[in-house]
Amino acid sequence: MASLTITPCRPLKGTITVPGDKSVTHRAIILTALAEGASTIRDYCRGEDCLNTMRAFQSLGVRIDESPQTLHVSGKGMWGLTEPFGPIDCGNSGTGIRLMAGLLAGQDFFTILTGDESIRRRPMGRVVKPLRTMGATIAGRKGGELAPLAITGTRLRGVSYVSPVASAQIKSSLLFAALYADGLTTISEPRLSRDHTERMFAYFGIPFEREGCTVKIEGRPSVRWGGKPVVVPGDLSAAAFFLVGASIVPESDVTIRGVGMNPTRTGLVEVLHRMGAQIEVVSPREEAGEPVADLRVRSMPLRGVRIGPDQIPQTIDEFPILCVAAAVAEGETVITGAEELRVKESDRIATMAKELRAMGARIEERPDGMVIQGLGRNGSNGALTGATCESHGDHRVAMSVAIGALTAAQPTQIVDTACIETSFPGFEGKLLELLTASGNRL
Ligand SMILES: O=C(O)C1=C[C@@H](OP(=O)(O)O)[C@@H](O)[C@H](O)C1
Ligand SMILES: C=C(OP(=O)(O)O)C(=O)O
Repeated sequence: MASLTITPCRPLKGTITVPGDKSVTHRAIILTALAEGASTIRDYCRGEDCLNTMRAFQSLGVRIDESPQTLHVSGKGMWGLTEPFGPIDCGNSGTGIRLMAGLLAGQDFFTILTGDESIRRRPMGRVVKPLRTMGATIAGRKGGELAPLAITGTRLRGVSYVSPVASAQIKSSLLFAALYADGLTTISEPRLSRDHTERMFAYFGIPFEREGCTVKIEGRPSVRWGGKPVVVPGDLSAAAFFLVGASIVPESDVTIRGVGMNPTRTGLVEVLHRMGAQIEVVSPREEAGEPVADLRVRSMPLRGVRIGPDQIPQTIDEFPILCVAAAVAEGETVITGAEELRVKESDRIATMAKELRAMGARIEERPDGMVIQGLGRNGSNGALTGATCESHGDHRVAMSVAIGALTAAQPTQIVDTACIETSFPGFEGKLLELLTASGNRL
């Protein structure tokens, strides 16, 4: 089993890029596959989640040629997908399976969507139920609550759906179904979740309306969209590990080039600023409808903060690494309204509390978040204690523990780290690059 050993070392120095944004890559593959003609997707995420979505579309009859930097997609148009020969394996990807469930519900063929052990434990009812109100025929374990999902494509009808959860996966699943439905679909959510689907619809010229947390889309649009070049911004959720790492390891100075700064994703930068971090946003620009900037981060002692329900959606994937920042900060951090963390690749409240406690952190679990009593050792040697930790098969837990381990006085071994490939192939190499720039080793 793959493992990673982190030998306490410091500081982090240098300039790096991070993999392309995972959320944007999923959507780029879907929309270029449905476009009429050829597209390129440059700087895409080569994490396993996105490669599984790429393979899914290949099995749906779309030609996609890959090179390390660019995907060349020969789009087949909105009605050009064909029935796959076997089940589609979405691997570890909640985004992949939920977005594809919506898209495939309105096709005129049958598909089975499945994934790894973690994906088969995650809730699918949140998309299956509203899709059924649109007329979708979806069967699954526990009445459709759990994958595998068997989808018999049918003609859908538009609905008005008020989601109880702020979730871009629910919203996007319904948006893809709505494209194939008769009439108007209206989707409302309690808070604005990431809006990459809407931005990419706009980029490809697919009409929809948005007002606050409500999106409206008329199905079966008469417009046909052609292929386009898409440039994927660097993933802020991957940059997050180095933003926190460089903040908490003394004398660090790191620049990360070309990071996506979509305001529905930048909660971590705002929270770190409130904690006292020194992060400069340099050269803001836009690529394929997404804001992008370079981020320079220098170490700074952090203090605890309160993070409430309003900040959860735009920070959702960054809680594991935020727990690390809070664990070494001065004072208390209180996170509330974050119960969604319990249904990610692992129960991230439980797994982060367990692993960071093993490293000496003081964390109290709550049903919807946690209270972290910072060790107040940010900026000094040996904040956390080296330990043997587990990833729980969760890429973000594995990388967060690795960053926390940089502040420990002893080496830390993280067991079962193959999952890092899910979103961040080359993570270890990037970390090493920043450490060797200052004469350190892993
Ligand atoms: O739509 C997306 O690309 C994503 C949405 C989020 O999930 P939810 O929509 O379930 O919150 C996030 O956690 C996930 O990593 C990616
Ligand atoms: C939750 C995540 O992804 P997904 O839901 O797509 O598996 C993540 O990457 O942190």
